[in-house]
Amino acid sequence: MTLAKVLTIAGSDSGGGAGIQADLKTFQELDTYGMSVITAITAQNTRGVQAVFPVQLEALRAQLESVLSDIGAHSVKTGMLVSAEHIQIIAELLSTYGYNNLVIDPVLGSTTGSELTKQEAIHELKTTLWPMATVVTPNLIEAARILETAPIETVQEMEEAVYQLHELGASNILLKGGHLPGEESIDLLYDGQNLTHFSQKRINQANTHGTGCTLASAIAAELAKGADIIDAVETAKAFVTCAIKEGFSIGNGAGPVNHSAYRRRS
Ligand SMILES: Nc1ncnc2c1ncn2[C@@H]1O[C@H](COP(=O)(O)OP(=O)(O)O)[C@@H](O)[C@H]1O
Ligand SMILES: Cc1ncc(COP(=O)(O)OP(=O)(O)O)c(N)n1
Repeated sequence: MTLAKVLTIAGSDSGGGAGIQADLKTFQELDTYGMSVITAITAQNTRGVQAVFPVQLEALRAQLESVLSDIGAHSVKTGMLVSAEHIQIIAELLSTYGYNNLVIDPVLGSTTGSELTKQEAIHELKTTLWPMATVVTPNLIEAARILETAPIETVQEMEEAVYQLHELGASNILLKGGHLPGEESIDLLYDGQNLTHFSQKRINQANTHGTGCTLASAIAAELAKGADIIDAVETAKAFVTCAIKEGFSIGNGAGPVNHSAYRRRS
């Protein structure tokens, strides 16, 4: 038996709820073979991010070369990218070795407010990596920062934002509405022609650490298995919805989503 290969390029979350750890759990749950290139080590728990240690550029390059020169990937997913220099190396090596599907979760900070990708790296992200993407999955805070606009506070403003984000060159934008108050959690997918609404009744859950990483990784896994973008997002939404429903409390702050919930769905 052979498995579709999926690579995450992201930061390590010592608490296990987000970053590399969430990505690999998601890949495994969706029957794909997960690989990881680590951009930074974070000391992190349910209360927040206590420290960030970016990996040296040489270490990033070596990891990428090892994986891409030998194993390759059906999908690549990126998360925390740290700096403009890290982004340049990732773009260079993906271009050199080639890639199939690229899912960019433009992680700029944690929900607890820590910076995970430097402000000055946003320009590099937008100009170098973004146009290479099959899909980019910003949340509302990331979208406003990338577009340098006021906070996005309505579904109509989400629609305007998704059109503008698409102009940066990715094939698809999935704008996530998890941070918009309301009965429904609404995400918008735009492919340059069609706008698709993914609406899910909001789950009353405090333990949602890792939702964004999990959603993007599930999309990458489904694309790697050959799904089209709409089907990949549909499955990823089902996966993250199950995971949020079974989010659980560990430690003293916001706990993680449960990556094994989808396999137990009825
Ligand atoms: N309380 C919730 N109930 C249902 N879906 C949610 C909830 N919170 C987030 N989501 C979904 O989880 C995914 C991640 O969204 P979001 O929280 O906006 O991103 P991030 O984790 O990057 O901040 C989206 O598909 C969003 O609709
Ligand atoms: C190492 C690392 N990467 C990404 C995140 C952000 O996780 P995400 O799932 O986007 O969102 P929150 O859990 O912060 O809501 C992180 N915290 N650490």
